[in-house]
Amino acid sequence: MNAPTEDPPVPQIEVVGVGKTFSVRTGWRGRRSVTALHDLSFVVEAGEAVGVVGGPGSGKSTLARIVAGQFAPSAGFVRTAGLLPVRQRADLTRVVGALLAGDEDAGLPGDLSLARLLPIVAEARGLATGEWQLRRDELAERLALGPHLNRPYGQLDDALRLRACLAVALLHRPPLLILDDVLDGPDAVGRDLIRGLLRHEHRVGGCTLLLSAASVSALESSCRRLLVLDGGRLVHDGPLPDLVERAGAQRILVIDLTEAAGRLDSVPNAEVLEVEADGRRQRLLCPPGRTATADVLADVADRLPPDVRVRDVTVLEPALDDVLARLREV
Ligand SMILES: Nc1ncnc2c1ncn2[C@@H]1O[C@H](COP(=O)(O)OP(=O)(O)OP(=O)(O)O)[C@@H](O)[C@H]1O
Repeated sequence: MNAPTEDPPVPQIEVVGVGKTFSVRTGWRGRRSVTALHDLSFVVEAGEAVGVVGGPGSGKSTLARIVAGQFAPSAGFVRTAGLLPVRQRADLTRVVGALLAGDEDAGLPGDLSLARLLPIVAEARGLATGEWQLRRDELAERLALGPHLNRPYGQLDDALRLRACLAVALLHRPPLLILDDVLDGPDAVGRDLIRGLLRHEHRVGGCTLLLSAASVSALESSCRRLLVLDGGRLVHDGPLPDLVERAGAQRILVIDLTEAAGRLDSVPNAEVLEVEADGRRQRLLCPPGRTATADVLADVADRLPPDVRVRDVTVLEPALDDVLARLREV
């Protein structure tokens, strides 16, 4: 007798040839079409952490809303957690945690505190009492919401509202999180707490992440794979270094030395841009294709006097706008 075979895991997100066009009013009677997404295709497997990045108006929010079932696509096919997002939206909300740009403003009833709201949410999602209370305590701790649980939502500032909405979205431990514009959030402390929580949900809880943000730096600590949108088109799907390489963009290595030293002009495949503090800090411009940090550092170390060592190195990635501009040229 054959042993029962396990079904392969269902991809968490399947986007096939998706387009989205809005009809926008112009003046009194006129209307014009705005195409927010053009023919997008990608798959996110269970357990992946994927970032969606692009400039203003590139289509990030529209994509998040389509995947979360708030908008139907104008063309193509989407399946989220094995479900049709618009048609099966009620089922989808049980397995997906979604927080989309602006939700924290429309958000929760202003006179209700999280302490009163969370039991209502827990009941609606069919969570057992002990289970959701433990989860509430965990989220309150990880998001530093403890002192604010009893404050009416309307009295919280923007940064706390965002974290409160996130606690609501995550209460049922959804295996898939779709978060739009959450990592560019208003305060640095909140951003670190949210990034820490997402890393934990992903690494320990095995949660699949689809996170969108306007900057690569907001995403790079959480997502190895990046989908880059430019004018509603998917122009890159892969790790950030591959994008930088493809675009032929240059990176800058900031090298801090333990002692003063001469210019590192003789390091191959690098150009000294700036020397500060008697040579203790030097900025090297590294062209694409020859930018392996370890190789450059080895060459630097070979050229230093015996009593000088590399104390620290920082890699400055090119700005997303520069990378996109170069990508349009190649
Ligand atoms: N509901 C809507 N009605 C009409 N046009 C819309 C609507 N939503 C988005 N758009 C248009 O679609 C395009 C993509 O917008 P979207 O909000 O998805 O981009 P985004 O990358 O999230 O931008 P941002 O970072 O500025 O939020 C823009 O031209 C926008 O004006």
